[in-house]
Amino acid sequence: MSELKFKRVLLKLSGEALAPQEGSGIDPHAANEIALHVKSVVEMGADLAIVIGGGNLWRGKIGIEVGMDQATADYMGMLATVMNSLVLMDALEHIGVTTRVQTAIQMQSVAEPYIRRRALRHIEKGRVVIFAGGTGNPYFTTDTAAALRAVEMHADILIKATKVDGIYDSDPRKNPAAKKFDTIRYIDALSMQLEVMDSTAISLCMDNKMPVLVLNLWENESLKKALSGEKVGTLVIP
Ligand SMILES: Nc1ncnc2c1ncn2[C@@H]1O[C@H](COP(=O)(O)OP(=O)(O)OP(=O)(O)O)[C@@H](O)[C@H]1O
Ligand SMILES: O=c1ccn([C@@H]2O[C@H](COP(=O)(O)O)[C@@H](O)[C@H]2O)c(=O)[nH]1
Repeated sequence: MSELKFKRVLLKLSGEALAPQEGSGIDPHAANEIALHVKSVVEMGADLAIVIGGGNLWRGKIGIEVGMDQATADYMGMLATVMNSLVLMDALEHIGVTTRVQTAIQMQSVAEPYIRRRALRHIEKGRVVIFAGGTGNPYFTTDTAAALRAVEMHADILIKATKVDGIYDSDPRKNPAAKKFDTIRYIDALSMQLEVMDSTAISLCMDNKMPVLVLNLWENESLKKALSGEKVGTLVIP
C-alpha cells in the first residue's frame, strides 16, 4: 500500500455528478463510475467519508425563485441528498465497498441517524460513511455540511470533486478566459466571492485549519494522485 499524504478524507461530490449527460435526475451509471473512483482510493488505504449534494434533483433557490418559503424549499434539497446518498451507497456496495449512510434528518427505516462517535467508529473500521441530509438545517448548503463533517471526523483534508479542475478567478464554464489557481488563500477565496464553494463552508474550514482541495474527479486518476501528494486541482491554504 503506497504512503498516503492524506489518510482521512472527506469527499464532497456535487449532486450534478449523478445527473445524466443531458438534464437533471439520477443516472445510475454515473453513480457506478463515481463508485469506482471511490473504491480506488479505499484500496489505497484511505479512510473515506462522503457528502453528496442535491443539485441534480433540487436546489432551495429554485423554490425561492418561484415564491416558496425558503425553509421548505431547503428541506426538499436536503431530502434530495438522501436519494443521491442511497444511489451511491448501492453502487459502492455492488462493487464490494462497505458503506453506512447516516442522515442529519432522522428517517431510521432508511438509514442510521447521524451520530458523530458512531460515524467515527465506522470510519475506523474501514467503512465508507455517506452523510446525507446536509447539515439538517435550512439556509445551508452541502458544501457547509461537508466542511462541518470534515472537522467533526478529524479529516486531514476536504476534497471537493466537481466537473471543473480547480478554482478559477471566475467561473470557467461561463468565462473561457478564466485563470486557474494552483493555490489560493482562504481569505482571498472569500473576498473574491468565487462561487465554487460557499463562503460559510470556506470560513468554517479557515477557522478550523481544514485544508480544502478542489479537483475534477473525472480527470485522469485525480483523486488517487491527490491522496499520494501529487499536485492536482487547487489547494486552499491559510
Ligand atoms: N471561480 C470558480 N472556479 C471554479 N468553479 C467555479 C467558479 N465559480 C463558479 N464555479 C462553478 O462551481 C461549480 C462547482 O460547484 P458544484 O456544481 O459542484 O456545486 P454544488 O452546489 O457543490 O453541487 P450541486 O450540483 O449538488 O448543487 C463548477 O461547476 C463551476 O462551474
Ligand atoms: O445543510 C443543508 C444542505 C442543503 N440544503 C438544501 O439542499 C439543497 C441541495 O444542496 P446543494 O448543496 O445545493 O447541492 C440546497 O440548495 C439547499 O436548499 C440545506 O438547506 N441545508
